[in-house]
Amino acid sequence: MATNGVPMPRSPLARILTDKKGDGICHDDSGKAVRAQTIDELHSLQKKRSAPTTPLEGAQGVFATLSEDERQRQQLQSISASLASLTRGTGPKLVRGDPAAKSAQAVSHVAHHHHVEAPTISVSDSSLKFTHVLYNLSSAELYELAIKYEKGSFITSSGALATMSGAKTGRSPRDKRVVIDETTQDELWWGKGSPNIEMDEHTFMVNRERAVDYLNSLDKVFVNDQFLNWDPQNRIKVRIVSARAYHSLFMHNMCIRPTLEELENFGTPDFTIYNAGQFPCNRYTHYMTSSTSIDLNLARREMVILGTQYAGEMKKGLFGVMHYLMPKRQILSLHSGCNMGKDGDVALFFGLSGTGKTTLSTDHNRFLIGDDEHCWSDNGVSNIEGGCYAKCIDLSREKEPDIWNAIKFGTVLENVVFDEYTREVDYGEKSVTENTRAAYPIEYIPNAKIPCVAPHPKNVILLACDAFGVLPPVSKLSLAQTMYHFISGYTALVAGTEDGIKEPTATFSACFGAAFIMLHPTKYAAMLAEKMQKHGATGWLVNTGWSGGSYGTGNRIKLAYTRKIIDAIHSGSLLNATYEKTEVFGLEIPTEIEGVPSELLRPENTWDDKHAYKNTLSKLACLFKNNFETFTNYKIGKGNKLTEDILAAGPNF
Ligand SMILES: Nc1ncnc2c1ncn2[C@@H]1O[C@H](COP(=O)(O)OP(=O)(O)O)[C@@H](O)[C@H]1O
Ligand SMILES: C=C(OP(=O)(O)O)C(=O)O
Ligand SMILES: [Ca+2]
Ligand SMILES: [Mn+2]
Repeated sequence: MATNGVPMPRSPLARILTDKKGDGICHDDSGKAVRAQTIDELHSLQKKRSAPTTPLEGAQGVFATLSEDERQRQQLQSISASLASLTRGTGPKLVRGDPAAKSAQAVSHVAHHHHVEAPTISVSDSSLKFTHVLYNLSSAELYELAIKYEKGSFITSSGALATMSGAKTGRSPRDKRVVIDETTQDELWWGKGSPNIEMDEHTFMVNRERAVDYLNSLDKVFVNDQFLNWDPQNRIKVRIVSARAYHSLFMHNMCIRPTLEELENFGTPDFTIYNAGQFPCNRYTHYMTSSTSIDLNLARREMVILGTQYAGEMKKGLFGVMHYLMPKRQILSLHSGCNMGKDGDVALFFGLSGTGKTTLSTDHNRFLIGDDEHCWSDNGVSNIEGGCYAKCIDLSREKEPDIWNAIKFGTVLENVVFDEYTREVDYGEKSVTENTRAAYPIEYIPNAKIPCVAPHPKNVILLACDAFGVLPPVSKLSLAQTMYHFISGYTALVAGTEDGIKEPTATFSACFGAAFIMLHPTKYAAMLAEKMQKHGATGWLVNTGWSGGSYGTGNRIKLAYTRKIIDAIHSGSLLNATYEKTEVFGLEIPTEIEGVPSELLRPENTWDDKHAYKNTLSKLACLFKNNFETFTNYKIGKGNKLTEDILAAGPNF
């Protein structure tokens, strides 16, 4: 109430006791005050310092021998050597971390102390700038950098990182070059049918310099130090230098992730990739026929990528290297998936792109060893990689739940289309490419077996997606037939991974991976025959393609039926089924399989037009025969017996 316009002083409020030992109404749970002088300092508390960890073995490492400073110095020195311009004789000035990060002072401090001066012959501006190294970052860090710097990076509703690979959405096998020198000239497979198109050492160095200069011109480069091959005795150390968070996360997922301890003792890599994919090669350079070049130099243990950002190029490039290194150690490298039953029975799944290696090796009732690249040594099978690379076109939760569920935080999703608002992916959409892909660490598949090694295979399944619709859904093969079909490496796809192939066509690709093998196909075939014989493995040919007519008339065999067929192979029940022999190809086909309509097992039953069936069958047989012509002069294995048997195991007409 006011008197004479003067406000009355308010009566003082009674004091509330906040003593913890008080009445308990108002107890203090805020704990100790945060120790920070400024907001920046407060925010700096958000991030706890730790080295990269692997999800596979937990975070406990032994930090012993080297101080953190010394370790970082050695790392930068090694990376600087990797990125050295060989014409100027210097490596770049390197610092760690994101150039946009606040801690610029701390960074230049590191740089002054840790940059190793190399003798500079001629000085150019490029030697005056710093390049920031982002070394073995975590998935979360790579997400942040992708979203910050790379157009086309988004988080999808399931938490995956959607990204675009640019103009190239598949591999470019015609742009692959291999350095020919005194050693490789004799060792490698050159000429007709070979994937190895030659280039000389000098041209390689020109492209290498182009890639290294491009990478050094950037503010930041990504460096991944990782492993290939789960067989500890034959593990290869790889370094991937790249310009995009997308590429770094892709390789983080696809190669084996080192533990803290392993990273500390990483040392010098056995092989290095320089991925300057955003930058084209120079078409005036000798041997270059386009602005894309993927160059392999086995003597230098290096690969250079120019003019393509398709990440699969790195994974398959390293696979080529393994196809060279492993056979030298009497180990067979395989373009196959692999899984293992609860009783330890192992199956390999060979096949060209899109035939079902990833889909069928990912089997909810079996342990996944790997989906694409393996080694078969005297100790059994080992996966080369640490991740899977699944096709996503028409992916459905019902048909492929394990792959569907793997597309979550950490997974790279290439070239998919999604809803602008909900960020839900439309897996049916092909407007960017038919070759949409997901790359995820193998442990995202719940029944993956870690470490990814397994005993000797019991079944060797050759997958063909026959768009002609004449191959039976399943046939049991003799050893000679297995070799014949392995060397042929047939499929007929409707749309492909390899750039430019969009029409249904028959493809023959020796060893189901001619694009990756380095030696003559008969070398791998002889090793496979020897191993299958020694370990008593059975060969099977499974058509995951068409039935009831060719592409356009018939339909693709239902995945559910193919799974039933594969189940019968795994269980051993198919080995004891009743068989009949087909005409022309002479394939042994079962008359019955549980859960599969019997008429499906005999292709001619499913065709309305029997005449068309016979014609198509003859046509395919001719294609097989023509393709095999190039191999008739080669001997496989020791005696002549196997070679003769293999030649007789093809179609007869
Ligand atoms: N009967 C079938 N068997 C296997 N895959 C099938 C079948 N029908 C359709 N598909 C589809 O074919 C594709 C096979 O691709 P994928 O497993 O990635 O091949 P690869 O790993 O050999 O390149 C998948 O998209 C899968 O859903
Ligand atoms: C990545 C590839 O593998 P696949 O299609 O066999 O899964 C490829 O061939 O480019
Ligand atoms: Ca492939
Ligand atoms: Mn695959």
